[in-house]
Amino acid sequence: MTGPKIAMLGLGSMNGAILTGLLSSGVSPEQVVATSRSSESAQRRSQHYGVQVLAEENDDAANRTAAAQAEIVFLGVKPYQITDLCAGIKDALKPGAVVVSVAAAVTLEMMEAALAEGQPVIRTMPNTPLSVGAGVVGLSAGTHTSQQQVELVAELLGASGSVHVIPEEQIDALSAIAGSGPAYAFYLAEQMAAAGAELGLDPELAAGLAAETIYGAGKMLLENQGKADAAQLRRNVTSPNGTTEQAISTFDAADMGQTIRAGAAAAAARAAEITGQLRGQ
Ligand SMILES: NC(=O)c1ccc[n+]([C@@H]2O[C@H](COP(=O)([O-])OP(=O)(O)OC[C@H]3O[C@@H](n4cnc5c(N)ncnc54)[C@H](O)[C@@H]3O)[C@@H](O)[C@H]2O)c1
Ligand code: PRO
Repeated sequence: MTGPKIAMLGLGSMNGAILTGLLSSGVSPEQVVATSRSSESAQRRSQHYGVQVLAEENDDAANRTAAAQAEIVFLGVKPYQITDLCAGIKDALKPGAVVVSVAAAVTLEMMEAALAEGQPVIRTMPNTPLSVGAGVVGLSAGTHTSQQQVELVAELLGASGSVHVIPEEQIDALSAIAGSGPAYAFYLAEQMAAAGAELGLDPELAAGLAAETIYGAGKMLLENQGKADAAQLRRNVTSPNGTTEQAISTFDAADMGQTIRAGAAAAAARAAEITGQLRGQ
């Protein structure tokens, strides 16, 4: 085993996507110990990822046992479970281990208060495309986290996507665009596939066309950065008096742009609301 030992507490969708990215970027399975709630899911995930997965159902101390071994501890449970998990592993953690939360809405202050004084903490907002090497991560460091620890975590996650170190006040906004954003793109893909099927295409072909088109458009957006923005690339597809113009006019008439902005604003507002609830407000 080379590299730091990594614990992944709560191996669900998000920690699973991070783990897939880590393993494909060269982290060895021996470096990782994970936990899950049920023994059935622990067994299934252990087989899937090829890492050790301890089940909390079998052993109350599973999270503590995993955390005690690690230099980096990812917390991948639901927001309302994070501070209880912090309190549960508090005495087991190595003093220099860095605790990395992936949870929406849970602040650095909340985690620091639930952990031992001086424990390094990082709050992230990742997205699931980390699993295919094309993720986005927002990252904010806590009071006791060294620059070296920020760089270590950023380097690990950066092997499967882009990492943006931002002030914590901006995490909800980043979450509304990049954390939730894959769901917006999948929603668009669902509607494009349904439209293709309604227009007479085989549904499987229509779904494939939607996926390939969104992938191609995303690749063009990235490869044209600094040269042509999204609006320009859209105009390049939209011939005057042509077919695309009819589609875009229909979207504009329904104020789809405003709907998308309102959706993202609602996601950010919900994060702030959960933070308030967790503070007991
Ligand atoms: N899914 C996403 O796209 C996404 C993106 C960014 C952030 N997040 C954040 O990730 C966190 C997890 O979300 P998710 O979508 O992966 O949910 P999930 O339900 O898929 O994963 C949570 C996992 O934690 C396990 N778990 C629950 N209690 C446990 C315990 N006490 N000990 C060990 N494991 C336990 C569950 O069995 C489950 O596998 C949330 O806080 C969410 O805000 C999710
Ligand atoms: N998924 C989590 C949620 O929906 C956080 C961002 C993406 O709450």
